[in-house]
Amino acid sequence: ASGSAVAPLFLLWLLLLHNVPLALPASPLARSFELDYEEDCFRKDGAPFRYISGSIHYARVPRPAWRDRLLKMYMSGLSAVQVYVPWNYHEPRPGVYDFVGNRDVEAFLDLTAELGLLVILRPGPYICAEWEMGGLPSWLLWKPDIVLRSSDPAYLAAVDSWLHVLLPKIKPRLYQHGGNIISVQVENEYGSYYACDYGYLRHLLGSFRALLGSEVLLFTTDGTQPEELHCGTLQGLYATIDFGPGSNVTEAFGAQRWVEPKGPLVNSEYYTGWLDYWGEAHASTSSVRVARGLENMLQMGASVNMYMFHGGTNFAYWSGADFKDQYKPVTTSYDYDAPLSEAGDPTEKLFAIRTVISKFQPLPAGPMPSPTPKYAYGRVALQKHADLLDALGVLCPSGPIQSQFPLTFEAIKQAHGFVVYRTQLPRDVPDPATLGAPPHSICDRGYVMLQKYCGTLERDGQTTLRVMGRAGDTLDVLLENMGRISFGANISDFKGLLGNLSLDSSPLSNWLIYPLDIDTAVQQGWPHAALPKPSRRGRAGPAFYTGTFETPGIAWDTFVKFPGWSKGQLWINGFNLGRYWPRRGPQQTLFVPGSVLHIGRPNNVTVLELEGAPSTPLFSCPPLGQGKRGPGLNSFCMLIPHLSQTIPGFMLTPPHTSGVKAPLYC
Ligand SMILES: CCCCNC(=S)N1C[C@H](O)[C@@H](O)[C@@H](O)[C@H]1CO
Repeated sequence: ASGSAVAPLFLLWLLLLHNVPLALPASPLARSFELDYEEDCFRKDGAPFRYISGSIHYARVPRPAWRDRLLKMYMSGLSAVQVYVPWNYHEPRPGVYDFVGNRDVEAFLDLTAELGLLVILRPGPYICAEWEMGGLPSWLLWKPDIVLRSSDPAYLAAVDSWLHVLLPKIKPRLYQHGGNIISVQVENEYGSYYACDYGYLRHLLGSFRALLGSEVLLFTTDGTQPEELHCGTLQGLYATIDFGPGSNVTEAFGAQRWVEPKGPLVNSEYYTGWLDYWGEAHASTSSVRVARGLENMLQMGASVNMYMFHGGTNFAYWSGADFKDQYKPVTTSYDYDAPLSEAGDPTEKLFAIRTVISKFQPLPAGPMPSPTPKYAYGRVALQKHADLLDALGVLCPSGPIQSQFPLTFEAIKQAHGFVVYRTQLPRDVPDPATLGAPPHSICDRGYVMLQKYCGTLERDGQTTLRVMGRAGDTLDVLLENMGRISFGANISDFKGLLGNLSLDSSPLSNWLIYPLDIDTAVQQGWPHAALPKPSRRGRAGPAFYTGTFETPGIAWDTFVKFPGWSKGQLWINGFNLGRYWPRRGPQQTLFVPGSVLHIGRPNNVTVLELEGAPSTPLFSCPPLGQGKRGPGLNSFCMLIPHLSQTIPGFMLTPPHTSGVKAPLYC
């Protein structure tokens, strides 16, 4: 029987005769991931399956660090990762798409597959995640009356256009097609949104089925309140829930059973920590509580995704906001008190979770990768380069827009960052007069200059200033967008001067409006490549500072501290590291991934300080502790040391200029 077709069959017969298990790889044709309503479980290739998953957002981690973070998640014992796709990260203008570099979602997904992780994908189109506008592109608001997250035809047209670009990238990576994506979420906590529009959910279900096929498991996620499950669930989408360690697990899953009497128990977002807002204490959740709740759920046989397992950073302008009685912008750090710190370092919370997981399934062999090395590059001296108002030619090359009254960011098609609104005083103001804005019309912060920096108008905060001047004096307001609301009914969060500024109740008119493109200028080498402009405004008010530093042959991660600085934006080598606001806190440092640093050539530091650079260092982080996170205002200083050594990062030191008193009025 040698050399004939009989031999393989003979061999197979022999193996089966001796009960040798045949672990034949399931061909893409036979691969399946489905719900079992009899046994109340998932089935993967026909076998009962429960996932233990963690959330990571590729948009919050530089691509060079993706492998490090995913490997640490795999070594923690996770079988899957949960991934949002932020629509606005990939479609910056209608019909303009960006999937390269840090935005290469396919490369990220392929890396998860390479590392043996399954994926639970959440492509939205709305995601929340405390991400700018919950992931929706702000250009949707170019149609001011659009009804987001609804059957509004204008909204659905943009959604379908986006899904027709994204989902074909996903389909070949579905588990049933040989990939590692086991399930796909439709929308996000739709039951928490006022619209409660089943037609919208049905439209999305139809689009997802048309573009992904009939096999993929589609699901929804909602809170456990009846009204949330009432409006967020739909026949044809498996309903899952989200809750944190403070909830009663039995009661919470009882809520899921209200909608899904049969099928697997699933907590799609088990909160390992929480987000931070500027001006509020750093949120933290005890490892013991997180581990205990996880163990309870795993003992019930539930599938669990931990939100977040690695939070990362809201680089550039990507942080979102919340609205609870007032506007609450989210910090640049999305550390989330997560098992992997913002810098990607394993914490004691990770090891506590890993211990729980080991009770239910074997951990991968081998050690947990160590924290990434960090380096203190020392103090960086900065020189004032120019007042922002003296750089409008570079920052707004197309020139200003003329308008009788102020226009919103959306009306002039500015998505993020900053816009200057300029007018002239219509009359002499020999005695202090009130410059004021209608309630909620400053979106979000207005830095007022009248010859010099007068002060800051703030959304849901200070909306008046006392000013003096002469007719014809130039009045400038630099408007900063601090991030669009990402959750709830107020996500149509228009930015800019939404109402008229008035002088003693007389509206100011005849405005020049300058949309600023600072990032393009900085990425093209400004201001380092330009000669400094002598300042006429001292050290208060919006101005650019520059400095350089060398790395000692390595480019390790670090953190930047801002001793005495107020609020602003930081770029290194053209990479926008995000907003700093040590004066408000709780975050006191900015994470700097080593991948943005140069070796063997100067690293260019560019700072836009909005309110006032220090004349001398007014602040320095307390001595860094070892391995613990400290609650309270300075906790972000304490985030650094999940390491054995104390690595404080480098300091930004100001030029030494004479101090000036802030004026009582301009
Ligand atoms: C202040 C957040 C209110 C709503 N968001 C909630 S509950 N969450 C659920 C939401 O699905 C997720 O994207 C995150 O936004 C998470 C909070 O981190």
